[in-house]
Amino acid sequence: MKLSATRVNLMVGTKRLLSDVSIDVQPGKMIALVGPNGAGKSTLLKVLAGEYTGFSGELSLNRERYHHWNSAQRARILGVLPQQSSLNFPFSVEEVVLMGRLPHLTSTPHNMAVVSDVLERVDLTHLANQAYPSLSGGEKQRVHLARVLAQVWEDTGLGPRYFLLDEPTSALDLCHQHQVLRQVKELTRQGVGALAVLHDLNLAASYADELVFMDQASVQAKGQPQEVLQPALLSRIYNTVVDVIPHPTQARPLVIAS
Ligand SMILES: Nc1ncnc2c1ncn2[C@@H]1O[C@H](COP(=O)(O)OP(=O)(O)OP(=O)(O)O)[C@@H](O)[C@H]1O
Repeated sequence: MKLSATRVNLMVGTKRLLSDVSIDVQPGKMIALVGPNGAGKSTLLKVLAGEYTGFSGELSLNRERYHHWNSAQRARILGVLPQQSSLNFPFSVEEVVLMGRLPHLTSTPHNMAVVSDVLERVDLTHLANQAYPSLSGGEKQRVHLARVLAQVWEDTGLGPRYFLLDEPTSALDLCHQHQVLRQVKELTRQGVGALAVLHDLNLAASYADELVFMDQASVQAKGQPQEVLQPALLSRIYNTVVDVIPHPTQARPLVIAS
């Protein structure tokens, strides 16, 4: 069981967006998808989310061809947080998160209990009744993450569940970056598979089981953080001098760019 893309190639017009890209998102594992701006990370995430047609290669979800699943079934096992979510209507925080429950035919009391649970996990309980448009940028980002958590909160009998998160921590302060990734990690311990696009390599090294490096539309390296976070690779990919030293207190590398 896994969510996987195999040898995916995607052209838009004359531009190659993905070149022979393969990735496996395994239940119980967290992958950080990293690499410079324009590398193709969001494009790969959109392919895995079913947003693109017209690519070559294979997509599969829990041992079935991806298109075996209808969109209602897929929505119960695959939660997607895009890089940007626009919403201007004055729904309350609670109502926005409740939208994550739409694919489920479960009772209102159960759905409200899930909403309450996820709001607590992203530290938004105190804002549950506030109008979404009046929130700060980081609060809005946490609302959308809570909505996606609510969407794939429980096992629905369709096999392992997956998260695809595009830069889930980009607007978050230091404390909430860690809080949010701890929640994602906690769900992977319960068997969910997660793929998160991250720019902060140290956050990625702290939480991810595997790093997948993309550059110029293709996968350049993949493996455990200590395997792939090598100064030569990073300096080449990011075109800047990068050092990697042992972290002073944790068993992981520390990346320092200059
Ligand atoms: N629909 C499209 N038509 C043409 N070019 C596109 C299209 N979508 C993406 N691109 C281009 O493909 C490249 C990869 O874009 P993508 O959004 O996947 O990058 P990314 O790795 O997520 O970057 P970032 O870290 O900046 O978010 C970029 O150069 C982008 O301009």
